[in-house]
Amino acid sequence: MTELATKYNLIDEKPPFNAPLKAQYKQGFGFYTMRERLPIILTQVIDQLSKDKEQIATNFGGDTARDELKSAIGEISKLKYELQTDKDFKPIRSSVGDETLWNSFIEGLGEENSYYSACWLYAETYMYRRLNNIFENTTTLQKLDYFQQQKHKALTNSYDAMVAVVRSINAFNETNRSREEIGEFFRKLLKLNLWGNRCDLSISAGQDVKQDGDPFSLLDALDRCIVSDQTQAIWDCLVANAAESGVVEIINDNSGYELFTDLCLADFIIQHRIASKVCFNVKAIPWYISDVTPKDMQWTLDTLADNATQPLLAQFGERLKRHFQSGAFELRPVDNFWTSPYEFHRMADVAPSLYETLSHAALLIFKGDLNYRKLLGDFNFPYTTPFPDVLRGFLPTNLCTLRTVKADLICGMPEGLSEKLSKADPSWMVTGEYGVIQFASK
Ligand SMILES: O=P(O)(O)OC[C@H]1O[C@](O)(CO)[C@@H](O)[C@@H]1O
Repeated sequence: MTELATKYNLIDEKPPFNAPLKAQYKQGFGFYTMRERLPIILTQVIDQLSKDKEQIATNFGGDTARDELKSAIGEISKLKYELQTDKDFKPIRSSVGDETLWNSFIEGLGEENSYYSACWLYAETYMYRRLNNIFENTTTLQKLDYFQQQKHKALTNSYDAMVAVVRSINAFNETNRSREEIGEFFRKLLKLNLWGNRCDLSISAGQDVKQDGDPFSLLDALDRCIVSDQTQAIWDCLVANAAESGVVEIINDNSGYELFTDLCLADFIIQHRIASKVCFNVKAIPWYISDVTPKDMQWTLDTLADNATQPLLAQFGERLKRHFQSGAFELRPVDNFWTSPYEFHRMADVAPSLYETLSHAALLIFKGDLNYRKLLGDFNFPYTTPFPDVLRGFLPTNLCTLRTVKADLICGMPEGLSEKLSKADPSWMVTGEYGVIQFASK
């Protein structure tokens, strides 16, 4: 460790406030991620691909696919070595369309262009981009999703909980409801959606995740874990802005149970005319293990709708498909900005047309920890800094975030609370036990 410390300029301290997070700070979660979690994730990809080699060869083009898979596995090992030895970032060599964006970003990093010296967000994001770049440069494996099996299990492992959720939603929908009742149920669904973000495969380094029990019945007990809660403001915003012809844009995070909760929220918004349309923004490539791609969305809808053993899920899946057919739901064309390293406050300059599209919505819902890190730009603001202040001008329209706390940065906390939580559990910011629901109005 001493050799590592001198070689990579490690600093045996917590990441300082008012500076970007970096893996260089040994007492930060960025260091642990770079040192432990990411190498494990890459090793698991190698193991899975080696195990599935024959199946992949059969599905993707026989001998050529087998040979390309073998060299891809070698490339992943090299990537792991580069990560573990803090090598400088290399350019992305691709022709999928985002290489110029990426390479000008890397050039702009100057000296701080390696895994431990760069901002943690840049380094972790770069690793996932390089991983997919390996497959883009093959002739047969460009469409291979090396995280697919884990994502599928994250849905199929949670059927019991999903049935319980659909049962409660259907029971609510059966009776005529007042606006107050609808508002109250909507706020519950927001919280259900927040806790769905606990089921993230990258925090568990790819180990299976699932939701058990009846998630609605757990909500009240979990309220004490929401350390900043602006649920009411989100409802008020929708009532004031969305009903007539308003659009809600969900910036999705994980597949599996979390995506199911996104779809529940979106379905409720349409069923009760809270807004007239819900759009989904997903990732162009396999990302942070469990993030939704267009293929995952389609697979989720089909898997729900074709479920022969759970009629409630099948009916729900059919209903979701009808929302897509009627135009009440829309899957946005994938935008490479979501898999770029850029913080959101740079979106207006770097991806002006995406910014413009988002600005027409009544509300943006940013899901999960990575989106939260991008909202804050992986900058270690003092924890009581108000949420609107950390956005550095990024406010295309009203926006909110539903995030379980899985990284050592946060904002909008009441005075004294972080100190109290740290005393009880010094690692409270990286367990996913706590959550925030935060809102900023245009
Ligand atoms: O799926 P989510 O909620 O974005 O979580 C993934 C994030 O959480 C972490 O696992 C921990 O911060 C990061 O690696 C990543 O930013």
